[in-house]
Amino acid sequence: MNTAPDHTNPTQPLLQFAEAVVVRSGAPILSIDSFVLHERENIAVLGPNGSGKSTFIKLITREVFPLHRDDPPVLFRGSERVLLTEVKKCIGVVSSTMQDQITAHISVEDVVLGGLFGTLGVLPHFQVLEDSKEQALRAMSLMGVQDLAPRDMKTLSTGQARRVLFARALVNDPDVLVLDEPCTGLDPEGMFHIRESMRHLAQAGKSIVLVTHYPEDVIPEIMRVVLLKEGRVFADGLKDELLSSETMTALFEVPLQIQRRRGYYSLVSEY
Ligand SMILES: Nc1ncnc2c1ncn2[C@@H]1O[C@H](COP(=O)(O)OP(=O)(O)OP(=O)(O)O)[C@@H](O)[C@H]1O
Repeated sequence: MNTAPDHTNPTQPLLQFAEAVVVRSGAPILSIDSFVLHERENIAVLGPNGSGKSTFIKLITREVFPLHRDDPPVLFRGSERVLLTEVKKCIGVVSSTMQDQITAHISVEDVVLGGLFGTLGVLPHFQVLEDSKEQALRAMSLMGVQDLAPRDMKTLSTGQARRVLFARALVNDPDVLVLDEPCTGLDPEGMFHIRESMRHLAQAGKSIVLVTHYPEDVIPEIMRVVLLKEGRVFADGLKDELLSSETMTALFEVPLQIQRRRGYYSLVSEY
């Protein structure tokens, strides 16, 4: 098998999982029989708590590894072996838990620059070039947080901090944005702005991989949804078909109703 990455071949998917199984404490917590993500495709991964969404994302970002098989269970742009630096350059990640991981006093600019090194700040031995500072400024401007650059990250509101984390994910100008529950903890205004940002980024050509519990986060640009349940793919297909009251009720195992308005979906509990 040719394991050299091929960025020029448009027929090569960005990502392929085949019989990918992740085991923890002796038991499988995620088993994906087959999954393909094409370049510039937007998807939403939905599922109840504990269904395996974070593990699925970590398979994509190469933070967890599946059980070894002779046929590789994960291919990145057709390649089995890929450098972590290459993955980090291609994929920007935003997770609602990142903010909690910042325990020291770090400036907003340093948090954004950290995206260039795959860290949440700038370590003393990192060499920050003028170009890097310009990259950080561009990413901050894109998210409208450039005025916050000197501020201590710990002094920001949750909404401001989330936009800074988006800027951090964008600093490398990645092809793909993996957004792990990007609206968690935000008020309605914060959610609105994050959903609008997701729309702009998708329209600018970024591939969006969104993980969420809520159909409300599924922006109109996302056409495909992957539903996870108990560590397996429950369904994978068109949003219009799968975001139905019947399928959501079966996924979450409580009576739910889906409403659709102007390209957005919302979930209502039936009491
Ligand atoms: N180290 C571990 N040992 C045992 N079980 C684990 C371990 N890590 C994760 N799990 C289990 O794997 C399952 C999937 O976890 P994961 O965090 O991927 O789910 P999730 O869908 O992201 O959940 P949530 O929506 O609550 O964030 C859960 O049942 C979890 O308890």
